[in-house]
Amino acid sequence: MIDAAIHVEKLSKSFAGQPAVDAISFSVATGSTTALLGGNGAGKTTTISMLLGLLLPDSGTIRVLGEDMVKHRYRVLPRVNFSSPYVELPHRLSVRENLTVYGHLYGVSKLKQRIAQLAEELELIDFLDRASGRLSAGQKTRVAIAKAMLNQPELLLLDEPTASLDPDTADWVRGYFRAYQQRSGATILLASHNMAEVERLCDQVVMMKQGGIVDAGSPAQLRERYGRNDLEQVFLDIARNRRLPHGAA
Ligand SMILES: Nc1ncnc2c1ncn2[C@@H]1O[C@H](COP(=O)(O)OP(=O)(O)OP(=O)(O)O)[C@@H](O)[C@H]1O
Repeated sequence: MIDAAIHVEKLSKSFAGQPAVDAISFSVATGSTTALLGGNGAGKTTTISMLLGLLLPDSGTIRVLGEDMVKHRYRVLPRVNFSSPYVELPHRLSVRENLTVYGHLYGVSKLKQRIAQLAEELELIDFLDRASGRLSAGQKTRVAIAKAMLNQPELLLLDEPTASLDPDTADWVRGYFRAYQQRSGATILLASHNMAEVERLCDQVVMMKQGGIVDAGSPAQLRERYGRNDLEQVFLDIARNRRLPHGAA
């Protein structure tokens, strides 16, 4: 795929001889939203870490936004960002201080205005000057999203973007990502265990199991292939080897 935002071929990574990601190949079209799905230990975080250049692959190629990630990581990183509720921001710094530090790291121009804009968009104004360690889980998630949006990324990698959010806030955050994508043309790759969220947000789903890709397609294609009404059932079928996709050997 020539205009893919992400193109991965035969990508592998082992830890102590145990394959965590095993020769996977996939592409993510520019401007699309793709979900990486799979049970615990399937290899999603390892894949995302390699896409971000945090882990070096043992073999295979990764092109991100047209660049070879292993050779030209520093050309790519200013155009990418990442959010995970599992990565904590420094606790003692206030929200504003954290966003300022990251903004400087990313080389964001007119940083004060950008922080004010994100504080307004993500409803952070009431706790901008509070220590980041004193926020609720949901507030931390919104701050992590603000951090990820500072450089207006062309590619956004999201690990469990709505974990710990109440249903109303989670819905609002999904709408926020959708609106950002529509106005910027950004590409989103997310790992999620929330199948309703994936159905709502994603054009493509890549199903991982034990380090490999076991199936891929749009949510509608996967539902049809497995004869199911929702993606949760498809996920369970794959996880439990309950049935092969229609037409598979
Ligand atoms: N730093 C590491 N050292 C050793 N093994 C690792 C390391 N990171 C991941 N693994 C192993 O690699 C495999 C894939 O892990 P990974 O974190 O990529 O899975 P995941 O799909 O993100 O799972 P989860 O949904 O639980 O977050 C697992 O067996 C895990 O134990």
